[in-house]
Amino acid sequence: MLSRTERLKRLRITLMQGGQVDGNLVNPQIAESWQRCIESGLDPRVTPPPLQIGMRELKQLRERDELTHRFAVAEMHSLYQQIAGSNFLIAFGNAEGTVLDTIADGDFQSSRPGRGIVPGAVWKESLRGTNALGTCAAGRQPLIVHGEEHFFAAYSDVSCFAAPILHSDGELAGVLDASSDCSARHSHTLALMRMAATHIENSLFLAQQEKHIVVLFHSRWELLNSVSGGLVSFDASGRLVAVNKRAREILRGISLRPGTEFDAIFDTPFDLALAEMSNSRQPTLRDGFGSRYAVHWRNRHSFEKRLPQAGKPAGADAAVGGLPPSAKPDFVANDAVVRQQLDKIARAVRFKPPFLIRGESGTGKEMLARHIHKASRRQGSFIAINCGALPEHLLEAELFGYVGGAFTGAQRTGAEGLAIAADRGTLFLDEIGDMPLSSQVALLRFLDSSEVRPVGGHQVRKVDTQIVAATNVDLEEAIATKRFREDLFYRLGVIRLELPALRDRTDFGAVLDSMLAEISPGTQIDPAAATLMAAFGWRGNMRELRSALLQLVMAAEGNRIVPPDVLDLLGHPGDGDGRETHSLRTKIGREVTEMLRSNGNNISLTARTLGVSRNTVYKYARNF
Ligand SMILES: Nc1ncnc2c1ncn2[C@@H]1O[C@H](COP(=O)(O)OP(=O)(O)OP(=O)(O)O)[C@@H](O)[C@H]1O
Repeated sequence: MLSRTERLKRLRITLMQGGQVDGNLVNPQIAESWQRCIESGLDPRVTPPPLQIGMRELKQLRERDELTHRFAVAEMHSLYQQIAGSNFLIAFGNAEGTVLDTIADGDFQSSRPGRGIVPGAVWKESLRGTNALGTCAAGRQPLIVHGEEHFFAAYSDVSCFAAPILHSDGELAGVLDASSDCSARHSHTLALMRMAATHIENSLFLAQQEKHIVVLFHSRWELLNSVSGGLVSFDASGRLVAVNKRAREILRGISLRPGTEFDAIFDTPFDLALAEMSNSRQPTLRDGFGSRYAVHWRNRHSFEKRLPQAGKPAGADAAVGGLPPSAKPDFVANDAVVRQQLDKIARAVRFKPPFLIRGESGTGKEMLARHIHKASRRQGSFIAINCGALPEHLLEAELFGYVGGAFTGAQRTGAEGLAIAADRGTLFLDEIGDMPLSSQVALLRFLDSSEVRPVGGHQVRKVDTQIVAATNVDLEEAIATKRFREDLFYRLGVIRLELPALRDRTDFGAVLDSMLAEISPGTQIDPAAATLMAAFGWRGNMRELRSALLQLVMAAEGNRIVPPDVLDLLGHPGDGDGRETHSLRTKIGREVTEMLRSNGNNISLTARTLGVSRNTVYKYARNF
């Protein structure tokens, strides 16, 4: 077995005789470099004379790379402290392999090879053959060039260690090199160079991203400020601007294209993360795969204006208003429970899990399903199907399509199902709790395979569909009574969302205002009338409220809904329709007695003002 020196000697002789580089004789990085040298027309028998640029040109090059040069010099001084006494010369070279600065320790600087590594010396690989500085600049990889590995035998008495300094976009900013006598064998020197180069890269990143919000993250608190921390920067609207090398390694598998939204990388909407950062002493973030990181945020000034302003109530509006545009709902969502559901959607949607929405009839389940479709930014359509409205064979035909003549009454040509229409879009399975059992089996098969097989057919087609199901049925009870398959429940309910009943929502006033503005933009509602309405039971939820408002708008005189209109429509206590709640009775009672008091206990006047009968006023006057 040949020693390394003998292998290199043999290879050099082959090259001198015009032969080819044998990659088996030498480390691949060196073999590639020697090959490039041959292709550049270098002759291993003719060592080129040293190349040196003038002072003026050197000054210009330093000015051109001013930022990198500044950070490199600072790092070289810190490296010098670490390797003092070990006879090394540290050089910073630009992307073209020209030395811009050096710092030396011991005798090496005054030795013959040391004298060749000075500011202005050109070590470009295509001119000076394989050398750490020039070859690192050519290949953008850290490398060691020991003695005879230099293309020209004249440099066989030097060993050099070089690491590239890269901008966040992968462009080469410069090279850090340590050279010494070839007898020096320092196993840690390359690691030291790489760390120093990463320090420079991070300093460059922070300087170049000073107008952006920078997130520094690491899985361990104590290493947050070390070179192994990841750096990502975002613009003020939460779109990705730049990523450092380490962040790319840590977040491997997550798309990091410029413009990617914050919440497509981390599992929290941008504004919520900013709010947490300002409220928490040790903020953390999870990435899309669930890994948690300690986080440090830089450049506060860029985003302070985005945080909820003082005086504005914390919560609802602030959080929803701060969601990225795609995650903002088109409906009122100031209630804390509704907001939680929106946050869940914002966090989960990019993973395409099936969503199961539960809530009483009319609570806005379909609206929420449409919101999921919008937040998913899918290109295809939103397709809704009512799973409780059709007998099983028609439901399956509707969902998966059918081939011609599959059943009586089927079109001769067959038809494509809604699952195909929802390809690349969203399939909304409404009233899933009422789906016939046999169709549940077919649905389960579809969910497991994403394959659509038309009724009566054999050919399957794969689709990419976001599934959202909704129901007002108590599914646990349906499972217990064998009306709903338990496996389907778990398959559909990967992300479970609950919509509160309207009577339990804390944002009734906002819902009322927005609905009224939509139905009749010019109509106002008296605050006392709105208070009366808020106390109503609303068994039919949003749908019932909408229909009540429509009737109130039509009944209102002078474009203003007043308490009597509400009392008339929603019924008087004791009328026996049993719709109003206890709290409604209390509120109406309070309204009537207050009016009575302000009218000097004049029952007729109060009855006239409120538009109710004298009897009603008597009843309230007695009870309150
Ligand atoms: N937050 C909201 N603000 C205003 N209107 C709303 C809101 N949520 C729902 N609505 C309206 O209420 C009505 C019922 O909504 P939707 O059909 O989404 O409810 P649902 O829960 O799916 O009903 P069902 O259970 O009967 O299928 C629709 O007219 C919708 O526009």
